[in-house]
Order: sequence, then C-alpha cells, then structure tokens
Amino acid sequence: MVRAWIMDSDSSNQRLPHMTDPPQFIDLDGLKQIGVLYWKLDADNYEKEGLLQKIRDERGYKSSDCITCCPDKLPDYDDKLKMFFTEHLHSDEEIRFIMEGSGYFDVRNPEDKWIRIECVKGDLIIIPAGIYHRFTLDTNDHMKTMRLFADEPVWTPINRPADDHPKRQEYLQSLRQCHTA
Ligand SMILES: CSCCC(=O)/C(O)=C/O
Ligand SMILES: [Fe+2]
Repeated sequence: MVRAWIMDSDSSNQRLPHMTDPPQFIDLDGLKQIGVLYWKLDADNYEKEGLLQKIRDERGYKSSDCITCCPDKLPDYDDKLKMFFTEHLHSDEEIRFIMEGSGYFDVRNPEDKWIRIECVKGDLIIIPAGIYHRFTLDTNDHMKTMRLFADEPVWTPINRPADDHPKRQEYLQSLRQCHTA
C-alpha cells in the first residue's frame, strides 16, 4: 500500500526518504483531504483488470503517454529531473500510473509542509490542479509511468510562486469548503 509522510527539514540528497524521527505518516484519508487520490492497480494486467479504464471513463481522461525516467531513456535526464523537482503547480490534474520502478511525489499540505508520497509499481495517483508539488526519483533511479490527460498530452509546470493563478485560488477555495463542510 502507498506510504506518505511529513518530510524532515534536511535538504540533502532529495532521493532519500527524509522521514522525521519518529515518522509522521499520512493515511489515504489524509491525502484525500488535500485532494490527492490513489488507487492500487495490477500493473502487469491492468487492461484485463479494467479498473484503469473505469477511472479513465469516469474522470474523462482522453489521452495518455508513457515516460521512462532513467539516465539512458529520458532525453535531457538531468535537466528534466531538475524541472520535475522544482516546486510547481499545473492548471490540470496530474495523473500518474506507475508501471515500473518507483519515485517520490511531494505535495504541500495546508501548513505548507512537504508530504512525501512513495509511489511504486501499480500505484495510480492523482495530484489536483493548483497544489504545489514536485517529483524525484528515489535511489533506484528508475520509474516508468503512464501519464493520463483530460485533453491533449501537454505538460506545463507553473513554478512557485503562482499564488494568484486561478487554479491555485480554486484549489485553496476547495480546501476551505472541505473544512467548513
Ligand atoms: C514521473 S512523471 C514526471 C514528473 C511530472 O510529470 C510532474 O509534473 C511532476 O510534478
Ligand atoms: Fe507536476
């Protein structure tokens, strides 16, 4: 099952877990409260399993592609990983289905602390539009992921600060509504 935790304040080696001592784990409900959604799929049999297609149909994801993050398969590997790890938001959801390997998606919680989400083969994660986040490989240095998109397969990071961005405002409003409901 996916694990998530509040990160420590050590800014060395982004690929290490960076758990606090003792660890402060966040469960699936805690992730859902900040808009992050998660499913576990059978990465070796997902077409037959049918759950991915069901999620695609329900959430209207029209296109997808695959990206393999590793030194010999990702063009401009160093620059891309730097870009992925630069805190940013997107105007759409970020939907990633891990087909091989592993990596960390970090998201900011309402107190602006980093929550590290450990994603491994079979994990499907949806990071909401407007949340500040970043991505890094872990020390295994390999992750193959399917990227799903509501429309054209376009990936545009909007680096922090982007507090006035409409989707950032919309996201913050959704958190307020969640906590007053
Ligand atoms: C492993 S998917 C590449 C990273 C990415 O698309 C993104 O937006 C990270 O936040
Ligand atoms: Fe992103």
